[in-house]
Amino acid sequence: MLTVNSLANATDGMTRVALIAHDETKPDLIDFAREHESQLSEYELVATGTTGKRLQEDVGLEVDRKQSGPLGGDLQIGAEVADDRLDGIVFLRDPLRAQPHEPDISALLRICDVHDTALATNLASATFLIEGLAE
Ligand SMILES: O=C(CO)COP(=O)(O)O
Repeated sequence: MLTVNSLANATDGMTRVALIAHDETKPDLIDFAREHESQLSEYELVATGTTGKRLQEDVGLEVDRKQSGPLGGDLQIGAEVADDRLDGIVFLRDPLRAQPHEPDISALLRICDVHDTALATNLASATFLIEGLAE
C-alpha cells in the first residue's frame, strides 16, 4: 500500500526541497532558482553535488550538498524521500542523453512514487510544484 505524503509533510516543520539537474538542464534550473530565489531561500534545500555548487555560487542559495549524481547523489536524496524528509523534488532530467547512473535515477523516481512525494521533472511542472509549496 502506498503511503501518503502531502506537500507539507516536513518532519521538523521546515519545508525541505531537493533540486537536481543534469548538465544540459543546469542552466534552466539556475534560471528557475533565480526566478524563485526569495521563496527558495525560505526552505531547506538539498541538491546533488554539482547542481548544489551552482546554486550556491550562481544564485547564492544555502544548500545541503550531497554527492554528485554519478557518485551516488541521487541515491542519497532517494534515502531522504524514503525517510519522508522531503516535501518536493525538482529534478530537471536531460531527456535526450543517456546517463551512466540511469539505475540510480530510476530508483529516485520510483521511491518518489512509493512515498507519494511531489516530483517535477520539467520546468512547467516545477512551476506548479513551487507554487503548490507556497500555498
Ligand atoms: O547526475 C545528476 C542527477 O542524476 C546530477 O548530479 P550533479 O548535480 O552532481 O551534476
